[in-house]
Amino acid sequence: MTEPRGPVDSSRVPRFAGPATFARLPRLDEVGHADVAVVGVPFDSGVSYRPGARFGPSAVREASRLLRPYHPGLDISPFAAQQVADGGDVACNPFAIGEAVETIEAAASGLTANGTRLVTIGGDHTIALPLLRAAARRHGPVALLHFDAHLDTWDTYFGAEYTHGTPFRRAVEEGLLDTEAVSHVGTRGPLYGKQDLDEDKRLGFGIVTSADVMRRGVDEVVDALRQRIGDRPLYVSIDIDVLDPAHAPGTGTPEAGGLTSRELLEILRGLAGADLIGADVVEVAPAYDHAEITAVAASHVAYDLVTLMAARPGREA
Ligand SMILES: N=C(N)NCCCC(=O)O
Ligand SMILES: [Zn+2]
Ligand SMILES: [Zn+2]
Repeated sequence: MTEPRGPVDSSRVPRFAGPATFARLPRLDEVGHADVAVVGVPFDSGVSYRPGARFGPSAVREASRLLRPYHPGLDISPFAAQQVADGGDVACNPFAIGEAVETIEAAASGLTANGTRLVTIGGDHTIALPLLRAAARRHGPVALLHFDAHLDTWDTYFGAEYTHGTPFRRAVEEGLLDTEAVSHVGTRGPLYGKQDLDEDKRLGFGIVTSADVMRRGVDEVVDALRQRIGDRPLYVSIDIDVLDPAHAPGTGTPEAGGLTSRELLEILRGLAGADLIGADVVEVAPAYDHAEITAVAASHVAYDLVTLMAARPGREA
């Protein structure tokens, strides 16, 4: 096997120079095959409040210029352990949500056909549904860890089935998830009614609220989550609004009382060894960001996801 091609050397070419691929990695078409591809989905036609997550992928790539190749927390050099590449953006129709959902599913299926694992940068949370469809087609029903202020298991908005508030209800209905192992982490904030929680529970979800993370602490939360996941194939979906607006102001539906970026990163690191088959980071809306706070957080979260994939190579690698 040839050595993986890593990022541009920032001691030779300043990190603020040149095109912003994720972490200054090569493009997928430059390396041919990747074990892990970071892919953008600039789609935000499913939002219920502030738009703008269509600019998330480019903002996260820009903010990722400062990432370095060694992860001390996990003692891994993720770009040396495996070939990681930037897979570019999925071009989807901003005027037709159903068509966009099909385009995203087809793109994800194509990109993963030879065993490549995806870390997808959104885009709004609508995109998790087609990504899960592609994942379940390869792996069967998957375990899900869903980091979010919101449940995203609502039924419809204005009669629409495909929105950023409904992907996980659709995913359960379609049999994409192993409902013995689906959890929300970081939920908080007002709901439409108590029935939101009842219906979510009926769908099979467990909940670790934002307040639970604060009260129980990261280690206990990680233990509980890992027990529920077991050795199932795991998909991790991270809505950046799981972070407190102080840590992620640049998002479409902010809720007070969220996780710190430190708590989120530590929970992710606690997942090392899990069979992570795919992941997304969604809902970064740069127009509401300040000083790249949100985009930097999202770039580090994506880096940790790539590193978790290096910590346990894919079954098909
Ligand atoms: N940010 C996501 N994914 N969903 C939020 C939906 C909340 C609402 O419109 O009531
Ligand atoms: Zn959310
Ligand atoms: Zn969400």
